[in-house]
Amino acid sequence: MRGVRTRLPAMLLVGLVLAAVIVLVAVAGPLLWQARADALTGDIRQGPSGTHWLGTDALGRDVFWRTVVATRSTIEMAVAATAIAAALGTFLGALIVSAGPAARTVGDRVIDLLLSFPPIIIALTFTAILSPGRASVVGAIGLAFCPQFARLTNRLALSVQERDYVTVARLLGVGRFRVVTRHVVPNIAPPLLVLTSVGFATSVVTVSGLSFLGLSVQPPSYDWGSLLASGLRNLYDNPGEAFGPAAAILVTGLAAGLVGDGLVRHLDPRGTSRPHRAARRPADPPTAGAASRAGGAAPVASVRDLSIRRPDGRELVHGISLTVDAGEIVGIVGESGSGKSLTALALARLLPRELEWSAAHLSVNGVDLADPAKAPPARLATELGIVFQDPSSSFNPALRIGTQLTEVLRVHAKMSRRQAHALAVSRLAETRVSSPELRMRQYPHELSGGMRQRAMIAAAMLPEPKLIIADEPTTALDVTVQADVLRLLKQINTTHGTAILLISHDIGVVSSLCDRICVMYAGRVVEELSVEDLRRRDVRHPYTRALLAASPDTASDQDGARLVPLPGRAPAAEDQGPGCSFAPRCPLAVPVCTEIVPPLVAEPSGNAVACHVETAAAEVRS
Ligand SMILES: Nc1ncnc2c1ncn2[C@@H]1O[C@H](COP(=O)(O)OP(=O)(O)OP(=O)(O)O)[C@@H](O)[C@H]1O
Repeated sequence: MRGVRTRLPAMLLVGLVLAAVIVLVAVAGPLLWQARADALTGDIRQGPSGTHWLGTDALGRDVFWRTVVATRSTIEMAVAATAIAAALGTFLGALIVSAGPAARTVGDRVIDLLLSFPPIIIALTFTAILSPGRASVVGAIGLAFCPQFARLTNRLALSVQERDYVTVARLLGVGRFRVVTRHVVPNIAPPLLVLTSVGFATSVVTVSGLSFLGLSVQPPSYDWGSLLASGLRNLYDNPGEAFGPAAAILVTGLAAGLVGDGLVRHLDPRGTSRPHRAARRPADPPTAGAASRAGGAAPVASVRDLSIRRPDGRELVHGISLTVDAGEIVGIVGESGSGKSLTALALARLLPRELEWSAAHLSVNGVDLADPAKAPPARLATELGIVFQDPSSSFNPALRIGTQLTEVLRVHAKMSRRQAHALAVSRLAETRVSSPELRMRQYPHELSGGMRQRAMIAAAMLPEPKLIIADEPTTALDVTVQADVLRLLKQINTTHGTAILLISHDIGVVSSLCDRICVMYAGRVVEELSVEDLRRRDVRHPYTRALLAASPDTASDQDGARLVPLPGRAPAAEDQGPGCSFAPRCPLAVPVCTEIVPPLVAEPSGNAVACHVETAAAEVRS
């Protein structure tokens, strides 16, 4: 059992004791006290006394024992109704999440519509249609409450599915069912548990309400609702007759609430949070079992003519091409929305389902990604590691670090638990995560942000991939930790020969780490150049120049240079005109720039630029 505290919180303890008493009474009541409850004493409508603690009803039957015996009927119906609502609602919610966009929209609207009616109205309508009785009340309440479960499951599953750790699991080729059971369910279980407890409490009230109206159990059977109805008729003769079932309903609802809330606090590993320890200076890494730098001429990643489109046909990425050679660090840099992440996601075959893509060629280490038959997820998982921007969402918060690190080795490398553990510990040590054995037992929230990101890099390194895609790996980190993470990536590249595709909006970051840089703007590569040229500020495209001038790292390289912000913003897909997308912000733009998209022209140096003005100037120079 994960993350369970040994001491139960007082609230949960009280709830459990109350629930246990109610269950015991429900089970034992009809067996032990049915005769007492049904006995006609002859003392009609008596008030509370030593003999009859809650008095007697119109036929002289003891109200206390009737309330006790009625517990089973009420609880049985409430449990059955809650189970139907939870099972059906969760199933429907999951179905809607996994459906296509059109079916999802229809499903969402239907749930919205059902949620706009109070559940009691829906339950009343169904009961009226189905004719009064226990079964119809249970079915009606189950149906009435299932939209609430469907909505919660839908919302929670959607948010969890967008988390980086689910994306990583998909990259690792973890099957759909395993993703749901390991990553989605544990993270949506606590809120569903609360809703189940609230749903049960509400079911008790609704079951009793429908019974009160005479739509549920029929005489001679009885439950708390029917007892309450007869009690209210005799309120002035014996208030105890109404008080008994009313108190029973109240206490049961209270117990359900306490148990649900208490369980959530108790089971949620984040609830065990201790104050974060300050990130300790990482220990020196042990000498890595260094693999020699990979060689060979074939690129590790190759993208040719990649286009990515929205469902409405608008292009987000326009036929870009790039390669990453073995052991090389290539940076993709550009402002937000330039298509960097989509390009990287296409390489990992993790593009959102609604986007369409096409490419003349797309491969990682020879694995043809355009052909799913030739690129099974398990194969891709060992060729490619991925590190996301936000270390807090990269790990599943409900699982220990060790469980998550060893999963890939056990699933893909078929390693034993012990072997996988040993390798994961050594990778954590290599990525300078202090006390790796302890970290393996901890939950993600117990690690500092920088340590989590180093652990994520360790996770990406586990299957010894040929390529790591690092998508803004330092953006969410403190400045002090950023340099540390960049150094770590460089170290991995040097010792393992792992190629790295680094995505960043910060030209200073890419110039400090990369060998080659692709500058992207509005879904196109506008310049490709070596880091030496970038550091010398020997750049061609006005956009690259503008990025350099706007970056504190690169602008200050030049004596006397001042930061020059780049005015305006990159156009959205629907605002792009027929020519160069940068033309409206470009100080060099000439009429042709607004009419024709400039092609990416290779230069003898190996660099390339997509700019009419620069290409014309180069022709004049030569
Ligand atoms: N699922 C999607 N549906 C529609 N448009 C999308 C989707 N994902 C991304 N886009 C759009 O595609 C364009 C490129 O997005 P992308 O995330 O690749 O940019 P980016 O350069 O990585 O920017 P950032 O640094 O902000 O992540 C943006 O305009 C974005 O709004």
